[in-house]
Amino acid sequence: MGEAPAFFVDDLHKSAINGNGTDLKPKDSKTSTDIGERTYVIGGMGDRSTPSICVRVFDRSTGEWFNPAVLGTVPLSWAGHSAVAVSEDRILIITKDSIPDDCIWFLEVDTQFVRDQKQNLGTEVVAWSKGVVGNIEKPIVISGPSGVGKGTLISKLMSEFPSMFGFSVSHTTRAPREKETNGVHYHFTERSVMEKAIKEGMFLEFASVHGNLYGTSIEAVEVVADAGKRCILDIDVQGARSVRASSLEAIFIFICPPSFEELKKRLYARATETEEQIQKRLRNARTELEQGQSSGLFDHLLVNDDLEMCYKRLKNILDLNGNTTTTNKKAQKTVNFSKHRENKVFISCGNAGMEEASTSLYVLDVSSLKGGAPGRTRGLNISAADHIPNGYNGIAH
Ligand SMILES: Nc1nc2c(ncn2[C@@H]2O[C@H](COP(=O)(O)OP(=O)(O)O)[C@@H](O)[C@H]2O)c(=O)[nH]1
Ligand SMILES: Nc1ncnc2c1ncn2[C@@H]1O[C@H](COP(=O)(O)OP(=O)(O)O)[C@@H](O)[C@H]1O
Repeated sequence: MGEAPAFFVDDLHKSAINGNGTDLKPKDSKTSTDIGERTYVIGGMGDRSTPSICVRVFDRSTGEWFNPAVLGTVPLSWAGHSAVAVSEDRILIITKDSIPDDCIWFLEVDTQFVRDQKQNLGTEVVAWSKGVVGNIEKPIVISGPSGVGKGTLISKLMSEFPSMFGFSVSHTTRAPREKETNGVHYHFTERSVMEKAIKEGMFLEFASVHGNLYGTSIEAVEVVADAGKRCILDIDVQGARSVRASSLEAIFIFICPPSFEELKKRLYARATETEEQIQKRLRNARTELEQGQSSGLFDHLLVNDDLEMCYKRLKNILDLNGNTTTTNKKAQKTVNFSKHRENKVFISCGNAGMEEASTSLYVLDVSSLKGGAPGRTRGLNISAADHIPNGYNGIAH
């Protein structure tokens, strides 16, 4: 403890393009990047056949090293990397020898998610997030009391538009119902397993609902997005609040029953719960209805009286009847040019393994980044560049 990082100067050579970045041969295996008073040392561990990446931090104000909790999806294949700070809160990492789809990563060191997790876990935290080119359509969060018809509406949407929507399969500790399939309706999970996964930062949100634990894993949402589909989340009001506070931009829809009596009737008619469980769900429904209707959390409230009418209104909200659009596609075109310029990172890519070694130059625009840990960082914009203007960030790959 307290020892200065000895390998800074000798072992690391600075990026050829700009003093801020560091570039290493795979065997050197470590980079160091300064942000504020802290130096983030990112490097390899494990044996040669299964190298993995780890993070240590040197705090120059205290002269101490620490090992932060590392959350998020860690880069899988790792054979060296380059690193550059792109803002006060994140470091861009380009892994070497990876396929193009898997080479851009961010280590978040002071984003909102990292700050929240620091508080939750009571420890120092950093979080990985994979960079993905392009954006996704905003996921749709659907909440409402038990028995209101969320599942019925979602099933209708998924069967009418199978290639457009994908369901975020939650984890839950509750027992499966007769017609439910593991991995399709829920991932039915032991409480201890789920609690461990939550601690490891695998969940976007989780909540205790009707006495059981429910949660949306990061992967549940990302596999849908990776398949090019728009994600639908069926989660309770607490979960909706957590998603609102997260980096995931979504549309929030609350479904109300036409009356409390009708809700009760539907729950009894569904006949999937015991009398005691129905009573508990009805008690909780009163609070959920109050919160859902008054919190300002939801963008849309829909009363599910006549099913077909409600379904039609849901499709209107989602622009599936050719009406108002609520997707995020339109906003992306507004770019502030000067900010745009400041947020360019030049990447020099060498193809040493080819017959004739060559270097290509790319420019990565980080001004339009969206999302981030605990999910993916989206909106990367990469294009070929022919020269590097003075004063830009650079990174060699
Ligand atoms: N926060 C959160 N709530 C969830 C999740 N999955 C399901 N829920 C909610 O948990 C509650 C109970 O769900 P379930 O046991 O399937 O019963 P149902 O609502 O009567 O069909 C509902 O309000 C769901 O919206 C999740 O991943 N996170
Ligand atoms: N508009 C509606 N009118 C009458 N019954 C409905 C309506 N919507 C759903 N239902 C029925 O109510 C019950 C609860 O619906 P479900 O989709 O399981 O609710 P949730 O997923 O919100 O718990 C089901 O038996 C379903 O067929």
